Amino acid sequence: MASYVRSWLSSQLPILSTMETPQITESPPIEDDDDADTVKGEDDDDDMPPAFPALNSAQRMTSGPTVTVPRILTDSDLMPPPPLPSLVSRRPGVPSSSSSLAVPTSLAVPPATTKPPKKVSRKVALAPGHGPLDWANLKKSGADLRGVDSLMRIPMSVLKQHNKRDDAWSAFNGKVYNITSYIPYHPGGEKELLRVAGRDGSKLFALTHAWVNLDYMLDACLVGFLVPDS
Ligand code: HEM
Repeated sequence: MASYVRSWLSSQLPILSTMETPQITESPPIEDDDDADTVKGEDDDDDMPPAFPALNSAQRMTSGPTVTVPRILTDSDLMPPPPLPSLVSRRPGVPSSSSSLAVPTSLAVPPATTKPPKKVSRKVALAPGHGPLDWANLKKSGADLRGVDSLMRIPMSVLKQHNKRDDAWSAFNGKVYNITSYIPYHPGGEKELLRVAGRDGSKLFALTHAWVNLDYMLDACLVGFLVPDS
């Protein structure tokens, strides 16, 4: 493409070099004729258009007398291309750190891990109708989930008696909840939750999932507050 343009420009050079600035000839001054009705040139058949740009225009003042033709650069005038990299020393794969082509450590792709994730979910498949939303709906339904008329002061000896699947109380951070109705809704499974039935489950809960908002999830199951045995 470049060579084509170059050869075309070369072919135009003779034409361009022969071009000269058009000679501007001043039209003869208009004679002040006494006869105002006479139209100048009516009889002369003078169809010459007026000079453009005007003879005294700034454009004429600034334009040079000759047309400058840009010089066509030959291949030897141009900057030479960079040398080709030696293909002999090239190896497939990631360049080594000693190579100048090595990717900086900060930009390198982190190494892929083949180790399985350490933490495996211990969540269980809940029975149909026992998902988190079902539990939220049960709480809202107004069903009695406490099993007691009013909040009580509960000593440890009393808490211990409620350790069955169908009557399970558990203490978390000083609050005692009747967890019986929550058991089938627990994502970690019934077995895990029953470990804290009749006991203080604060430590086990914190170790398993401290991020779970227990107070909100079990607010409808609160039965009282843990007090020391008298
Ligand atoms: C009554 C109090 C408890 C509530 C309200 C509760 C609530 C939950 C919730 C919401 C999850 C799902 C967490 C998630 O999606 O990341 C869960 C998972 C679990 N819970 Fe509980 N939990 C309670 C007590 C316990 C206790 C005392 C234990 C252990 C003895 C336990 C063991 C587990 C386990 C093992 C999981 C599965 C964690 C996993 O994803 O691997 N939970 N629990």
